[in-house]
Amino acid sequence: MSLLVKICGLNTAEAVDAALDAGADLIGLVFFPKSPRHVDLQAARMLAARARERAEVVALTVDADDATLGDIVEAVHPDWLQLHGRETPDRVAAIGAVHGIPVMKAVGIATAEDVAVVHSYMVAADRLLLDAKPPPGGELPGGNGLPFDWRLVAGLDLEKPFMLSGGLRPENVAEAIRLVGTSASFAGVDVSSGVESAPGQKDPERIRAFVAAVRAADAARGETRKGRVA
Ligand SMILES: O=C(O)c1ccccc1NCC(=O)[C@H](O)[C@H](O)COP(=O)(O)O
Repeated sequence: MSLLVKICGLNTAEAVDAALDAGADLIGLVFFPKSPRHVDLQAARMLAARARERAEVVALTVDADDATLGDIVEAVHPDWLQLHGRETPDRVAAIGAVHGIPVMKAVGIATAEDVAVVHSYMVAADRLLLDAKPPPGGELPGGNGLPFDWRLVAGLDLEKPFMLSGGLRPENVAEAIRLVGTSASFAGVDVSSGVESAPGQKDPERIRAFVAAVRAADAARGETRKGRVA
């Protein structure tokens, strides 16, 4: 299975088109008013319609209540809900049950203890997003352009698929993929700041370069996997 590429924080039609044309598998829409990538329901509906049939649409929220999630689901019809706050495993399970949409839970990783936390979401979440933790006092729970030590999740094999995120860029994503490795549950990579020219402004050239770098690194990873089987 090829690694998936998610381009997150798309807020214009041009940015969505750039991600789709580059071959992104998922696009992320951020519903968090403090973010430079925040989209309102009207803009999100338009952007999601543009992506439909070409990529999966991920609606990202932070500790949203059911009414807010319901409004997003009704207006945008996302394929995924990404939960990027302090949602507990019970809350993640309840959101999945109430809204009937697969849920991707983001978990911030800075230490081996954080990797242990990931296991507590294995029943409730459909997919995990392993991201860097925000800087102390930071306003945004994600989208900070900061990597974590990828060696903490090298070779990680989970019962649910996981995506890698945090500070990825066209220049470093191949190294991240090489380090995290060939585990079957490593499903893809996610990027936001690393394909921007300024906070909230996606750069089509960097989006293309990112997707191309992932595809090349994934092909090399496929060769490594074959070599291990042979
Ligand atoms: O991107 C945001 O502004 C954002 C705001 C609030 C919560 C999460 C947010 N982004 C989460 C993402 O999915 C990012 O793609 C992920 O954290 C990686 O970001 P980056 O390190 O900037 O590539």
